[in-house]
Amino acid sequence: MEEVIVSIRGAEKTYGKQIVLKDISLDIKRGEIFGLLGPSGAGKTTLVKLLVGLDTPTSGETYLFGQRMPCLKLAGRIGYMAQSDALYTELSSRENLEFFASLYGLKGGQRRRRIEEVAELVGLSSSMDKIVAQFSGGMKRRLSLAAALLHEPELLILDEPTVGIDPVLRQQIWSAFYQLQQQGTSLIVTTHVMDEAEKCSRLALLRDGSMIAAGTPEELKRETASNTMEEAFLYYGGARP
Ligand SMILES: Nc1ncnc2c1ncn2[C@@H]1O[C@H](COP(=O)(O)OP(=O)(O)OP(=O)(O)O)[C@@H](O)[C@H]1O
Repeated sequence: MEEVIVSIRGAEKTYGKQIVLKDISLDIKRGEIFGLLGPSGAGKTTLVKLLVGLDTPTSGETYLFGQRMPCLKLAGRIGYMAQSDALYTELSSRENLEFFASLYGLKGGQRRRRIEEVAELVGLSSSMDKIVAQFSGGMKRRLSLAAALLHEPELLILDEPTVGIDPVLRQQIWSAFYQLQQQGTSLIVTTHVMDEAEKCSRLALLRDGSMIAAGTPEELKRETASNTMEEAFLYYGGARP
């Protein structure tokens, strides 16, 4: 049986009077690229923060690797990339990666090897000595991704990893995701782009804090007799993302 590594049970989140997540229940299995698809404000970031342990649900529970979140000791098994880049722009990309590698406790040859490997994976090997302030938005996103990969996490949680990235680079980043998946990494990716949703193993559609549907892209299209994910999303009552 496939191993469930993420389990969300009746999670609700409210900020003041606003209900931001409503009764979300979801299982994610090892080796999946799981997509969270929904328009701006649907609650994707909030859900991701609960999963990473950066926030707690108002009610309900989230479990990672069978442990109830938040759980500090799981941090080393997760790679998290937030929606906005947290990089030192006055430093080079190599210096940034060295800094994050030191936070993860990587040392000496292992640190150097991992920095080279992640730079290669995101296609930044030739820009390692460039100052990040001179990077394009896409390069910064890729450097953030590289930083999240340094400690070889089992689960990568990526909040809008390809926002502001042109289609060619987006392809490159998705190749990196597939490569990671083949190496046994599980991924959770938020997006509001339909063509990315098509690339996920399974996905959940979110709207106004509710999960309106979940399944493989094929299942969601078949159930709604749609040709495209966009049609399927509209069928389930999602606003056009
Ligand atoms: N700390 C907070 N305090 C109050 N309201 C919040 C807070 N964080 C999020 N919200 C609200 O929760 C709702 C969902 O926000 P969230 O960032 O999860 O959406 P999202 O689907 O990730 O959107 P986007 O694609 O624009 O990032 C929004 O209405 C937002 O204003």
